[in-house]
Amino acid sequence: MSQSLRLALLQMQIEAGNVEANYAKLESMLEEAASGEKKPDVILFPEMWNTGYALTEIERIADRQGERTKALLSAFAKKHGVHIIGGSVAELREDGKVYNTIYAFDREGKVVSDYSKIHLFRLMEEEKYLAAGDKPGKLELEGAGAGMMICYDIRFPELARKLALEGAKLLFVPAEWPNPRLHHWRTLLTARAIENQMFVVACNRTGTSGDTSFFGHSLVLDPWGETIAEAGEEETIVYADIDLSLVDAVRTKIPVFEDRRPSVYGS
Ligand SMILES: O=C(O)CCC(=O)C(=O)O
Repeated sequence: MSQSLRLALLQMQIEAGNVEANYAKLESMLEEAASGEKKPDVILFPEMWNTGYALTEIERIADRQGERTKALLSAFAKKHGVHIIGGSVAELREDGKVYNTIYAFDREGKVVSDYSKIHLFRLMEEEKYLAAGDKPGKLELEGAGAGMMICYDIRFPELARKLALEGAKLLFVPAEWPNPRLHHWRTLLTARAIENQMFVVACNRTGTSGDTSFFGHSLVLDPWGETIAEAGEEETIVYADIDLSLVDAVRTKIPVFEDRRPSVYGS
């Protein structure tokens, strides 16, 4: 039985530190995605879309308890009857720390899951300004298991494997993945799709921030690792139709999960 979903990935430019511009940009791209002819079932956007990597001022500009983000995205999801994997936002919690957090909403606008980035990227000094999450990101989407990881997390295959073992058939990945590592981006995402035999839906930002430029190339991969959709470098909305029943077909044809030998190499 087919289980079709139409995805929309908002590959947006983000202005570091300009929170108002980023909310305005997101709202206009959301409206465009939901009001066009290709009505999506799920919308995903990039990592830290509310603030960008304005890390030195992150405590001041992060969303307090995610209130503004949750109000906006919940109302939007409900109005348009669409699932939202809310990219990620800089979120200031009551413990005074800033987390890099995804909120996921169902078609009624309810927050059904959240995930805070586990692996902080030291090359961009994230560990100096952000606190790390400590639980994997999981949700149910139209009856299917799904996982969430953020950007640098995709370098850790054990996390994607854990999500797959716990039922994920698709993996959502918001990112701010910069030049020059397009080869790593494509290769790591493709490996996560092939080894776990699941869909990988990855939304990167585009544009520049100081000296850093971002290449976009948001990507939707099927459980064979084949590309269903891939953006260029421009700001755009990427649409992709997927059929989740392909996951079971691939796992039956090459039964990787039955052939695993965790007694030899651990989980
Ligand atoms: O791992 C990489 O090369 C990029 C990761 C990154 O930019 C991030 O996690 O923000």
